[in-house]
Parts: sequence; C-alpha cells; structure tokens
Amino acid sequence: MSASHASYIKPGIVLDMVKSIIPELTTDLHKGMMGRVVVVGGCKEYTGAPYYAAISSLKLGADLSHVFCTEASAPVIKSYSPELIVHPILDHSDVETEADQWLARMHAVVVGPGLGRDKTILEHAKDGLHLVTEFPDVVRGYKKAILTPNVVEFSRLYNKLFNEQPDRSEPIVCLTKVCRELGNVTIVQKGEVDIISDGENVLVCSNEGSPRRCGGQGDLLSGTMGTFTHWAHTAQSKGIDK
Ligand SMILES: NC(=O)C1=CN([C@@H]2O[C@H](COP(=O)(O)OP(=O)(O)OC[C@H]3O[C@@H](n4cnc5c(N)ncnc54)[C@H](O)[C@@H]3O)[C@@H](O)[C@H]2O)[C@@H](O)CC1
Ligand SMILES: Nc1ncnc2c1ncn2[C@@H]1O[C@H](COP(=O)(O)OP(=O)(O)OP(=O)(O)O)[C@@H](O)[C@H]1O
Repeated sequence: MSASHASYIKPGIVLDMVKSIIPELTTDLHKGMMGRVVVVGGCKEYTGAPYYAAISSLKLGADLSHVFCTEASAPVIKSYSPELIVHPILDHSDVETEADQWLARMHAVVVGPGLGRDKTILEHAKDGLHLVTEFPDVVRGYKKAILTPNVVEFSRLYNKLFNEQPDRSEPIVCLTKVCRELGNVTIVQKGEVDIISDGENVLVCSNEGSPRRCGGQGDLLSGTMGTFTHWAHTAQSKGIDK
C-alpha cells in the first residue's frame, strides 16, 4: 500500500480528539485509576530526562509515576521530587525479576529517557529507540507501541530497515513505510511539524511550538504520552474516543 492510500486526519480536530479521551474526575475513582506510569531511564550522566518524563506524566493527571533507573542516579532523581516512586534496579543482575513485579501493575511504560549508552544498562533495559533500531523485531506487530524519534533517530531507524537514507522531500511516504514495516506501530516523527502515523492514518501537527530547541522537550512529550496512552485505551474500551 502506498502512502497515497493513507487517510489524513484534519489537524483542526486534534484538540477535540484529545479532549474526548480525558477521563472525568469522579468520587468513585480510586488511587491509580487515572494512570500508573513507569519511566525506564536514568543513568550516571542523565538524571533530568527521566525526571522530566515522569513528572510530566504526573502533572498531566496520572496518579502514580515510577522510575526504573540505576543505583547511582536514584538518589538524585528522588531528590528532585518526593512525588516520584524511584526504583534503583537497572544495573541489578536480576533486573527482570524486580521489574516484572511492578510492570504487571502499570498502565504505560515509557522506555528511553536518559538511559544513556552504557552497554550493561542497554543489555538490561535498552534505550528505547536505540533498541528498536538495533532489533526492530522487539516492537514489530505490537500495535500499542508508540515510537517518538527525532529527525536523526528516524533516519537511523529507516537506514536499519531499508539500508538507505530516508528521502527528506517525502517525509510522509518514508514514515508510513517504516510504520508498515514494523507491523503498524505508531510513530510520532518530531520536528518543526510533527508527523504521526500508524501506517494507515496520518496526522500532521503543525501547531506552532516554542522556537527554542533546548534538551528535554522530547522527554516531556514521552512522559505525557504515557498518561495519554492509558486514557486513550480506556476511552477506546468504553467506545467513547473519537
Ligand atoms: N537533562 C537530561 O538528563 C537530558 C538527557 N537527555 C538524554 O540524552 C541522551 C542523548 O540524547 P540526544 O537527543 O542528544 O540523542 P543523540 O545522541 O542521538 O543525538 C541526536 C542528535 O540529533 C540532532 N538533531 C535533532 N533533531 C534534528 C534535526 N531536526 N535536524 C538535525 N539534527 C537534529 C541533535 O542536535 C543531536 O545532536 C538521551 O538518552 C536523552 O534521553 C536529553 O533528553 C536531554 C535532557
Ligand atoms: N524545529 C522545531 N520547531 C518547533 N518544534 C520542534 C522542532 N523540533 C522539534 N520540535 C518539537 O519539540 C518536541 C521535542 O522534539 P525534539 O526533536 O527536541 O526531541 P528530542 O531531541 O528527542 O528531545 P530530548 O532533548 O528530550 O531528547 C516535539 O514535540 C517537537 O514537536
């Protein structure tokens, strides 16, 4: 299927789509129902990235926000906020067992902010996009997966899958091609204009953002997306999303 068959969603309805999935706060809710999100990230060099992602998920409206990070980064991340639940497990040899007992309770997992490139940590936890670029089968066919590459990360992924650089003059064609190759995962390709697709639908978000390009904006996006993802799936299960 070529990109010309993809259906395009009008940008103007984005806000309505988002509003339609925000759950109503009612007195019968109990702690956790608005979202239990875990951010997997945080290493010696990067403690801000997982903090930004985790605190964003909470500030948007999730009830509980966890961070899986390394031993060294844990006290730093904890000191930024008492609201985060911080697990220093990523450099433990039994990380999978330790993580599994928590993962089963989570609504959304945000993998990548500040994981760094330490080989041991990557073997244990994997930098989200680095992992997908190295081993695309990890997400292939998992339609709930959302990847949020910046331009350079997208090029690396495209190159891995098709052994060539993406044609920058045809961003939508290239994006839908990658989504389909990975079994219709959703990709948010970030840039001046964000292009979002699952290989079938394409949403181009050209709302003006900040012209400042400081680090951490992708982390805010990934954290809020963790909460929105839970809300979207809940709305979908109730048949109330757009
Ligand atoms: N305070 C923190 O702890 C922060 C940690 N961060 C972490 O830092 C690590 C490295 O992140 P990087 O984003 O530097 O990743 P990379 O090391 O993969 O570098 C990406 C490169 O692509 C470039 N780039 C991005 N968009 C581009 C465009 N449209 N055109 C041309 N070049 C473009 C960037 O300038 C950057 O040099 C990650 O683990 C990340 O999570 C960052 O999230 C920033 C904040
Ligand atoms: N040139 C641009 N103009 C306006 N907005 C942009 C531009 N590039 C990216 N953005 C916006 O900034 C947000 C973060 O994208 P960015 O490319 O900075 O991610 P990143 O490099 O992964 O971030 P991080 O520093 O957190 O790792 C996205 O939501 C995107 O819409």
